[in-house]
Amino acid sequence: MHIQVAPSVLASDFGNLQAAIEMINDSEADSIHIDIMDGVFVPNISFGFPVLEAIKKHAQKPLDVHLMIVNPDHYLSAFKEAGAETITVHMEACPHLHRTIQAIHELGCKAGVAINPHTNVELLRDVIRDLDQVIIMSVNPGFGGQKFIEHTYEKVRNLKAIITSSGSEALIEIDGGVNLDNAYKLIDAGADILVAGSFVFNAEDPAATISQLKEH
Ligand SMILES: O=C(CO)[C@H](O)[C@H](O)COP(=O)(O)O
Repeated sequence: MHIQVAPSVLASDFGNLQAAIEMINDSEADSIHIDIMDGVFVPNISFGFPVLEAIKKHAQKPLDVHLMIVNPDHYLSAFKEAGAETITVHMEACPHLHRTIQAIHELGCKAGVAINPHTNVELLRDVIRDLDQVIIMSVNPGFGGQKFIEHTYEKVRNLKAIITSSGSEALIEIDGGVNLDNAYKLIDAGADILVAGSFVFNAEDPAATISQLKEH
C-alpha cells in the first residue's frame, strides 16, 4: 500500500526555511503541509501569505495548505495565488461548507475538509463525494508537538467506511502527533496521508524519518 507523507513546516526552523524546503524536495515526501493559523479559530498565529510565497519559490512538491482560520472564503483566491495546490478548510469554520468546497474547486485547487477531535465523521457524509481529502485532526489544532489522541483510529475506520460505501475518492489525512508508533495502526485503519511535523523536524535525519514513515 502506498502511503503519502506530508511534512509540516510548522515544526521547521523558520530562520532557515529554505533548508527545510530543500530537505523536503530531496526526500521521499509527497507534499508540503502548510499550517495557517489566525489566532481566532485556533489560539495561535503561524504565518501568512509572504511566507507561503517564499516557500512556493523553493518548493518542488505540491503545497497542502491547511487553513485553521475563520471566514476562509474571504482568502481562498489569495491562497491559490500564493501557491496552494490543495486547500483544506475546517468544517467548524464553514457555515456553508458545500459552497466553500465548490469555490475551492472553481479556483482549480483540490479541496479538503478538516475536522477537530470533537467532530463526528458522520457530518461529512453529505459532502464526501465532493472532496479530494479529509484531514482528521489527531490533536486539538493550534500547536505542533502535542500528544496523539487514541480515539483517532476509530474515526479513521468510520470515515473509511463512509468513503467506501459512497464511492468517494477522498483521501484520509491524519494531522497531529504522528510518529512511527502510531503510523502502522493509522494506515491499517485506512489512512492515506500522514502529516508529520515535530517527529520529522526534531529527528537527527529528517529525510530518513520521512522514508521510515513511508516504509511503514
Ligand atoms: O495542524 C497542526 C497543528 O494544528 C500541525 O500540522 C500538526 O500539529 C503537526 O505537528 P506535529 O506532528 O508536531 O503534531
